[in-house]
Amino acid sequence: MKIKSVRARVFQWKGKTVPPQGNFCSNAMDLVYSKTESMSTFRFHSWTVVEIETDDGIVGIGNVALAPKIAKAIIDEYLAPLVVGQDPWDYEYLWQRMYRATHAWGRKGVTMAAISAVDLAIWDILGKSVNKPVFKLLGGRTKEKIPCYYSKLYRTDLKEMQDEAQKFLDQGFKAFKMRFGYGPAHLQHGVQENLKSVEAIREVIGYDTDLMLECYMGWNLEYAKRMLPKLAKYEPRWLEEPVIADDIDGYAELNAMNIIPISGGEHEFSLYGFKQLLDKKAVSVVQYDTNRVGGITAAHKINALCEAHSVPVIPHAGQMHNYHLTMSTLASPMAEYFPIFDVEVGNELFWYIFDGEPIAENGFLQLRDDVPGLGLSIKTEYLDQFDIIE
Ligand SMILES: O=C(O)C(=O)C[C@@H](O)CO
Ligand SMILES: [Mg+2]
Repeated sequence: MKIKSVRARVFQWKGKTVPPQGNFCSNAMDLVYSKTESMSTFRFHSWTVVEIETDDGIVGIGNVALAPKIAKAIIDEYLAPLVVGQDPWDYEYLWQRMYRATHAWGRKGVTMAAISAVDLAIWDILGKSVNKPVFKLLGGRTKEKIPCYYSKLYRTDLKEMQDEAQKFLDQGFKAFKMRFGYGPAHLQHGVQENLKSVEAIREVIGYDTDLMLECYMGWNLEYAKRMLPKLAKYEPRWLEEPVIADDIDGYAELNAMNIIPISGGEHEFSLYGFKQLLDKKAVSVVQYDTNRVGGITAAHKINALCEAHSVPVIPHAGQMHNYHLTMSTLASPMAEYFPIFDVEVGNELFWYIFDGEPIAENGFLQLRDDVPGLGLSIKTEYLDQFDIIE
């Protein structure tokens, strides 16, 4: 079997979007003086879909959500010529070709995200070619079903947040992630607002459920050090990305305080990036995203690294490319789950692009044994709501 063609298309949403409400979510731009809306770097309303076809007619699908137009250009210009004509079963060889050919200017960020999309499509082909789901190629079913946590609860009106938490508690979720709306720029008022929001959610979900707290890199080390003791009484399972992704020593310092486990990795790339995080004991929970970190070829190795360090892997964002890895390793106890909503941040967009994503039931996800590959196909229902760039 040989790869015949690689097609990368950008799906740009032109349908209805919900503007972010209230303080919504702290993020790295909050600390920079700016006249533009800080949420603009945080929302993304397009996605790159990669289809790789083999000479025997199998089509594998991959995707990448970071900087979609740039990812497409990297795939078209640099990555496609490296894989066309090659055997997809040589996935490690192909991964190394892509990684090393772009190494001088790639390594992290959008280049690794582009490599991830190609690698995902290759693994989809492998599964389809032997009529098995990808998780069966990675070690198989280690769980009857995958526990997942509800991930939304952006910082809006507290009563609205409480209603949202109640609705999904009633649907059987036993773990929730909420977003902080305030950071260092909001001074002591923001500290109080952040605490009030956690209190409001705990009031609804109680203490029999897990609560995770998301900063999305919108704090700094000094602010995070002040917040940790104040948040401890709410018993969060983790505090996520309190500082920017490059401040690995900052993560390590916060994690060493041993007050709340620190999580991160959603903006880290490759096996080497995670080796650094683990060597420095910077995180207590690893949150790679397979469509950023280097695809399944890289994520499978990171799972092994985390297993050896006894650090759980709970990938960013959920979605099929991550669920297959979560299903096939004991290092991964749980998945993230973005619920189906109108398009807001952009996290929801995959529901509009793909068919085949499992829907959570009672706080669990299931992967089917009888669907080969990653299990996704392109949805036709919303195609007219996208501008598609070839
Ligand atoms: O789900 C997460 O962990 C994210 O960081 C998603 C992002 O959109 C912030 O909510
Ligand atoms: Mg996050």
